[in-house]
Amino acid sequence: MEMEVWLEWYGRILDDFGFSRKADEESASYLESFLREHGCPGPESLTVPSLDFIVFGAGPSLRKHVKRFKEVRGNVTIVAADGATTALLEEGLIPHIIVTDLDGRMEDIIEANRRGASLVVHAHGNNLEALRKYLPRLQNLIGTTQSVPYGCIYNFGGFTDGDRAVFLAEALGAETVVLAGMDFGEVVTRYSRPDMGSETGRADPVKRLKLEYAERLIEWIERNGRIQIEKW
Ligand SMILES: Nc1ncnc2c1ncn2[C@@H]1O[C@H](COP(=O)(O)OP(=O)(O)OP(=O)(O)O)[C@@H](O)[C@H]1O
Ligand SMILES: Nc1nc2c(c(=O)[nH]1)N=C(CO)CN2
Ligand SMILES: [Mg+2]
Repeated sequence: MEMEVWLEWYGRILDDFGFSRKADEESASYLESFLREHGCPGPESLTVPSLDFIVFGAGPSLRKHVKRFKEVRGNVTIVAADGATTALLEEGLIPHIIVTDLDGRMEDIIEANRRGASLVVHAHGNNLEALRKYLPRLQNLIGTTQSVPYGCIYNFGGFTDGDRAVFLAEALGAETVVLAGMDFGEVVTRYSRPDMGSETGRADPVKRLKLEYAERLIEWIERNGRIQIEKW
């Protein structure tokens, strides 16, 4: 997605959610400085074994789709959106790439990272504390911002971890992208809300709006992007 087009979406997101651009940029600056001190890694450092991708989101169909994937497999680049990492680990799979703003089940994300998954860590106004806490425990990562990219942080387009994973796939040259566990709608799972206590629950109004944006951004890339999207 061209930066001017993304920045129009971003302006609407700031208005709709009441997020602070300044806070987003402070967080991005923290991540940028960290990465600058650690070799300024770019997208070429990510593991991409195939131009056929699968993106796992944390919706209610996630477990079923992880099991379905295990039956077909093949040579595919596996991308987990944040909390979806846990469901892959539960089935003995390590994603090649995890797209995260560091609010999934962090012990699982750290474990997958230790076992070879590369991370695409997103900075925004509500995760500066998580960046401070977890960056020292992570390796093999690149950084993203939802504001204007510069220096060692990138912006491939997209908002939530799931739709950003699809924009990342396009930027990495993907030809096909399967969407798994990407239900959107009004139901969240324990993968998305690690502290929820039950398997599923109703999304709160903010989460519902995030999922609406995620769905609309994926519709946008289906219409305007190069990748072929298959929805499971
Ligand atoms: N029903 C759903 N519930 C949760 N996530 C979903 C759902 N459908 C699709 N997804 C995708 O799965 C991704 C991973 O979920 P997760 O809740 O861990 O992400 P998130 O972007 O950090 O959201 P939040 O900001 O609410 O924590 C989401 O970003 C979203 O794009
Ligand atoms: N400022 C801010 N930005 C975000 C947030 C969030 O909660 N606050 N959540 C996101 C993932 O869904 C993506 N971007
Ligand atoms: Mg997240």
